[in-house]
Amino acid sequence: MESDVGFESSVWVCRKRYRAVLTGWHFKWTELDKNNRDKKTVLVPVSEVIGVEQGRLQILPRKSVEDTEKDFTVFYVNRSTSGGSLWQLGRIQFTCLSRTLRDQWTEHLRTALKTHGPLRPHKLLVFINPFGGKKKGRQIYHSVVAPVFELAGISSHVIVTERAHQARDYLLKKNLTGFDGVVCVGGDGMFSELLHGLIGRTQQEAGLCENDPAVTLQPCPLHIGIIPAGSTDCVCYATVGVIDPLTSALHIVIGDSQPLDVCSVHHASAIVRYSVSLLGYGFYGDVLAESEKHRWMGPLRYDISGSLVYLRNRSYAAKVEYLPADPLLSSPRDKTRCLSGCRVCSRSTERLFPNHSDSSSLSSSRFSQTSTDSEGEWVTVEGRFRCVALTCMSSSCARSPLGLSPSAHLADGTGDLILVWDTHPLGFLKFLYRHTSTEDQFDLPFVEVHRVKAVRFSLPKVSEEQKQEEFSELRGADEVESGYLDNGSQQSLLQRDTRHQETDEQKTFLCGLCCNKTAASVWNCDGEILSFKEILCKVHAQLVCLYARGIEEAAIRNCI
Ligand SMILES: CCCCCCCCCCCCC/C=C/[C@@H](O)[C@H](COP(=O)(O)O)NC(=O)CCCCCCCCCCCCCCC
Ligand SMILES: Nc1ncnc2c1ncn2[C@@H]1O[C@H](COP(=O)(O)OP(=O)(O)O)[C@@H](O)[C@H]1O
Ligand SMILES: [Ca+2]
Repeated sequence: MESDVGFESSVWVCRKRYRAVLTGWHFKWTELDKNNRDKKTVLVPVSEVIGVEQGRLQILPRKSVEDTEKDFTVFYVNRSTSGGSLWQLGRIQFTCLSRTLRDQWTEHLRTALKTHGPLRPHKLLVFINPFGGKKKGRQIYHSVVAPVFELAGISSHVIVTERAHQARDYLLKKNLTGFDGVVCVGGDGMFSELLHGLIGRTQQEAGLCENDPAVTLQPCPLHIGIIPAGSTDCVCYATVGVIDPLTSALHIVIGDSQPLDVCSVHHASAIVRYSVSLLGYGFYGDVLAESEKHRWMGPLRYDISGSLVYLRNRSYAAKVEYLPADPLLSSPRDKTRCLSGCRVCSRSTERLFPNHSDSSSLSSSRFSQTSTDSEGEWVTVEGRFRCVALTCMSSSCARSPLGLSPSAHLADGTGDLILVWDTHPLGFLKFLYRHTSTEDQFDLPFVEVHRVKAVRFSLPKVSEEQKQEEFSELRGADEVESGYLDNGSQQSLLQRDTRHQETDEQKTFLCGLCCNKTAASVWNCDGEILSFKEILCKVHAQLVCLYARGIEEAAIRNCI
């Protein structure tokens, strides 16, 4: 029956009678008892309906089709009964009284999907890294993701990468007309390729210079989807709340939208890289450098390398300057969490982009960031650190379910700077261990955390006498490690070359490899080693947008 508000009729599911109702925003079906009284109702927002097909259809784990006359099948997002952020593909098969009624139902539902899913992608560019994580990228895509995309009517152009940086280069150079978004099947490294390709392409087209940290960069018009198939999968975990290819595919299909802050990393007036999850020096840099030697181990390489590096018990001298964010807006120790619909992020959107009406979408309209923020005062700290880390978001992952900075925000235009001063080995172990539980890793006397807009990092100057003294010590010692020496130069990100830079900095670094007092570490930038130590980092608010919605606090059940 058609009504002012929608469409409804009696339908049958497994010979039981139901009343199905489609209103403006919801599709619901209620089981009726013999006396026509309502029993259980299942309510699904139209925005979470994945597809509607005539007949009886199943797509997962295998496709089967039965072309019956009076039936139609509806697929929808079904939140897992075990709670959390895990989504499943719900499926319900209805039988109508007539074929005409069945046709009306499919037509009405499909029209509703078009009306309530303006951000649903129609055409996607998909990059699969066949070597990421446990090397299951291809299989995950074809068995889980492709059937869901097909059901939702999404056409996808799939590229299985043959080399590192292929996806980045494609996005920088090739024609992207017609694509609504780009998807990677892989880990954080693969996501980083899309990030660099899309940011670079967008700035090129806008005529903006990426090298200048003061430039307000243009947000990317294409959304990024991540199908997790890597080792850490931190960006996926922190924006979706779970590492599950089907959940991520469903977020992509319904066109969810989650803006993300991005940090640009500069050295000597040139852009070096962008980072979203972990820009870490000291422990995190050493773990990455060590883990590169054990790539064959897969995801386990980080745990083995973490233990080895922990046992080396190193600390590093550094000077860190930071530009604090407004402490009245939020704090990294306020015990809040950035969840779906986060108020801190929404308020930041209103403050940073006052002319923008729809905070959920970057792609629907290009808008510019206001730079009314006064710069504020830089703060300087200097000393020896176990590690220095900057993250634009919580960076939660399976290893650390609340993340590096549990109260960090995905889209507030700030990052959290974590300074772990030199301490005894057990103290540092306590700090690391607290990442695995709900205990506060910042509640330790040798740990500081600051919410910041920018960070400058430099190595304290080492005097000639000090170097000489340490080289003399070296001749007697046998402590040289060569693992860090093959870092390529990253003068310009877009024209990457692999020459070594012969600078004072490198001499200090070479000296640092040998001697404990002046030892230098390396920067881990989202899983990539940087060739430079002295860097300037600036957080750019909401530079990219993911097909995600942030972590849902509690599972919102469909049943009422
Ligand atoms: C004692 C247990 C200690 C657990 C410490 C957990 C700290 C976890 C912080 C995780 C932050 C993750 C940020 C994400 C970074 C990724 O972008 C990036 C690239 O990922 P991809 O390879 O998937 O592309 N991943 C990484 O750089 C990996 C970082 C690994 C962090 C350190 C892990 C340490 C684990 C073990 C320490 C053991 C000490 C034991 C002493 C006896
Ligand atoms: N075909 C390929 N061969 C080799 N390396 C690749 C290929 N495709 C992508 N890469 C690179 O592999 C790195 C790791 O990939 P990623 O998918 O993040 O897996 P993991 O999480 O296991 O590190 C990325 O930095 C990416 O540039
Ligand atoms: Ca942030």
